[in-house]
Amino acid sequence: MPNYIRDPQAIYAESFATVRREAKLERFPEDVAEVAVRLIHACGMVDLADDLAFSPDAVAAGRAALDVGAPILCDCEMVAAGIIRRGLPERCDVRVTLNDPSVPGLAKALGTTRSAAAVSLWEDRLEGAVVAIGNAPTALFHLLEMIEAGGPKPAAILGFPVGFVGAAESKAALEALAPVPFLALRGRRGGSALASAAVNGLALGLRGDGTR
Ligand SMILES: C/C1=C2N=C(/C=C3N=C(/C(C)=C4\N[C@@](C)([C@@H]5N=C1[C@](C)(CCC(=O)O)[C@H]5CC(=O)O)[C@@](C)(CC(=O)O)[C@@H]4CCC(=O)O)[C@@](C)(CC(=O)O)[C@@H]\3CCC(=O)O)C(C)(C)[C@@H]/2CCC(=O)O
Repeated sequence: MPNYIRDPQAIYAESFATVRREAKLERFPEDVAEVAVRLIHACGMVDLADDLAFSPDAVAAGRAALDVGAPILCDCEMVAAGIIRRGLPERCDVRVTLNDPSVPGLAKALGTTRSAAAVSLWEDRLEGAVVAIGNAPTALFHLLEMIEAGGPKPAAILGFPVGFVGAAESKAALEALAPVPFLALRGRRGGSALASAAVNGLALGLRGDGTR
């Protein structure tokens, strides 16, 4: 067996240092660079930095929201599962409405996916929240529609839908409309692990897994 690193903090440190060495991070403000490092760390693709769209105040806005205990609204359970809870301020609630019993009926009535219908249930918690979308393009499209229609506005949107149908388009719409501070990965790439990593980047910066 090769000799391998066993200390978790040393693994994080080595990994983050490698990303810093290999990725092109110069165009980012330092706080956005921290989140970019965590995103690359989560997927192993240093060229992800080239496709990261952001508003300069996205990380500051997301962190300020978490500091006052804003809820984190996720499009699916996989995103919520990847969030390091011990890294969050105590009052931050991580919420997924996808499996609410009303969602299948609502999706049928609205003629859309369950993911998009689930976003309709965010209405009363959306103002000032942090939104993390890692799977469903239709969830991001529907969120933008709700905001455009004059609905409540989250503090920040972390846009990482993945795939071949609507992913690139939904993130392009987020970037074009920019109704609130946002981070988004242009193109087809994305995924739940990246959305979780973005939240962890807001909450922890580069403090590993939050254990002290
Ligand atoms: C069209 C959908 C896509 N799903 C993708 C990738 C993955 N999805 C997984 C799982 C387990 C779930 N996906 C659903 C959200 C489900 N996926 C869809 C929908 C049909 C529509 C979403 C959309 O287009 O906006 C969606 C169902 C819906 O009605 O909204 C999920 C709810 C399905 C289910 O439970 O039956 C479920 C969410 C589970 C959770 O709560 O966490 C995968 C794990 C599937 C797999 O690979 O086996 C995977 C995870 C990817 C990730 O990193 O998140 C795509 C690629 C996003 C695809 C949309 C685009 C495309 O090109 O087809």
